[in-house]
Amino acid sequence: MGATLSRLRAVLRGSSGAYWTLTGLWVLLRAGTLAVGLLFQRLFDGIGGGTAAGGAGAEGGAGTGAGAGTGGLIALIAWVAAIEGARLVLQFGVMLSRLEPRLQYGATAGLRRSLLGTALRRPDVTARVPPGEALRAVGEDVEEVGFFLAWAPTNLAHWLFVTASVGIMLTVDVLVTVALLGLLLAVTLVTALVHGRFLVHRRATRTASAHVAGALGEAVGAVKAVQAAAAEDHVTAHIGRLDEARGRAAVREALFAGVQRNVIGNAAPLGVGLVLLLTAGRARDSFGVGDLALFTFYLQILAEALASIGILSIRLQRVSVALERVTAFRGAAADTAAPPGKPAGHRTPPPRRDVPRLLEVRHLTAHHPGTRRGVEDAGLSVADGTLTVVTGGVGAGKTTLLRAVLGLLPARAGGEVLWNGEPADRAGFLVPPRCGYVPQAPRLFSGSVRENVLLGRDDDRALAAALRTAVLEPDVAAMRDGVDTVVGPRGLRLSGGQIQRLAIARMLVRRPRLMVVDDISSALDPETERILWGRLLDGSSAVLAVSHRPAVLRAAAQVVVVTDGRVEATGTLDEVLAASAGMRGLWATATASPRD
Ligand SMILES: Nc1ncnc2c1ncn2[C@@H]1O[C@H](COP(=O)(O)OP(=O)(O)OP(=O)(O)O)[C@@H](O)[C@H]1O
Repeated sequence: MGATLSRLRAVLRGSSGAYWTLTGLWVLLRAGTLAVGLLFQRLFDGIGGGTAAGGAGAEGGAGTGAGAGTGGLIALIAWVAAIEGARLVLQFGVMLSRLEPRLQYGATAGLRRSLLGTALRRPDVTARVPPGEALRAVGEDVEEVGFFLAWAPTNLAHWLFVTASVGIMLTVDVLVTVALLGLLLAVTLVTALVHGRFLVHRRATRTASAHVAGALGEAVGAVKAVQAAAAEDHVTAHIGRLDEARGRAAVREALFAGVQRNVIGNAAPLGVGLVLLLTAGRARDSFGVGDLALFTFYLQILAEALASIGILSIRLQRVSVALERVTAFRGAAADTAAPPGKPAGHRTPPPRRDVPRLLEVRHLTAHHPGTRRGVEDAGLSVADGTLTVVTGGVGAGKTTLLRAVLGLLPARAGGEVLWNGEPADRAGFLVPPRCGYVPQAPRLFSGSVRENVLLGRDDDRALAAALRTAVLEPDVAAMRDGVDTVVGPRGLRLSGGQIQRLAIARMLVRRPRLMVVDDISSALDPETERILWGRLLDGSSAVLAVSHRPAVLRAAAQVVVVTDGRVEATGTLDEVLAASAGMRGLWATATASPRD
């Protein structure tokens, strides 16, 4: 509980003024409700001729209501109208339309920004936290926290209103008040139970909806594969089953939401019935029409306030679980934020200052999460302005090595990645302008070519230069809207080669000192590839590339041969050919290909 409150305080930082203003306004609003109840009591006593002889409120009513005559009654009505008018303006014009949304969406936006910032600064976090959990923390959990922060300010007002209104009602009639409290507490209990079930079903509906959306997304994304496998019926039936499950979950959610609404909504009429039943013989005697008006008016808000208090513990439980997950997500990032440490008892030689190395990797071990597969004790170095090519057989671990070097895979303590001889905090370090990375299957956004290359920058000259170097200029010139052509979801309207060159242009625009490219040859025709390499290798940046193309291997200052997740040989092409039988086999295959 203490941890939850301090986490909530941390989320509120920056908007605590709005929070306490809202709390104060809710208290003011409920004080107005109390006052209107008392005014109603006097008004109706006045209209009824001040017949109530019961509690203190009724006695007061006789003095100012019945005794005041028509002028007094009009004054009372004017007071009620003024208070209710002010309440409407305050509640709808300020609280519900401004303060609550500012609190809720301000907190969710702030929390989401900080979580996304963490994930983007520490991409290795995504490797540690399963994608489902990460999405839940950034989506549902953040929303739960935002909702709670906007809802919580009503609670203090509810408690104060319940205490004060019950106190006033007790002074009118103890028996009726106690009986009403009994009824309302039963309603509160039922509401709490129903609310708990409603939340369970709401979560089930969301999960089921996510499954349907996911399946639809996959089916649309893999239309060709589905057609090729003649699996249309199977996929349709699968989505149909998921849709039915969502339908069932949604019906249960709606049912419990309806029951909850009805239980709270019927509490007040039930209460009025109970009051009438208990005071039937005593009306106009000890329980006057003014008292009935007071009880009736308070009952509605009392039922809502008690129901809200009833669900407080459930809401608190949920928000504390949500905050725990959000904190765990952040914690995973913090755990990996420290630069890679040294293994116990392992002494790393000092960086060699004699040979200027832009990047130096030593004893790097990294596995794919939950597996023993990855790279073991790998080492490599890249000199400024030169080409280093990582090569090896299919599945040898080339991509894994690049990802481990870039810090995109959680590495075991003990490895070292040095940038200009200094330790690099890898995940947040090897990014532009130091380092750019084009993976084997680059991701594009559904915006235009310009947006995908510039990603928020405003530099048309850099855009034109990058498109030229990436050999994308002729393609863009042939597009209907040029650089403003929209590439479609994930670049679906572009060919594989265009996607790769667009990703290269995105990297070039940031002018990194080291360009890391993973097998960009696969989707390019030989001529385009030749021109592209010619431009990339102009000596202005160092390049670390995965490739098995003879032309690229010949151009390399250094070749790193990877076998079974280990660096088997490093050196010039001639040196690795002499040192590694595996490399000789790969070379023979590559040079036998008609393309080379
Ligand atoms: N996300 C992953 N989770 C678990 N294992 C993985 C994952 N990605 C790759 N692997 C495994 O790690 C090993 C190395 O894969 P990697 O993709 O690094 O090889 P590669 O040499 O780049 O292959 P290719 O030539 O096909 O591009 C393989 O056994 C592969 O199955």
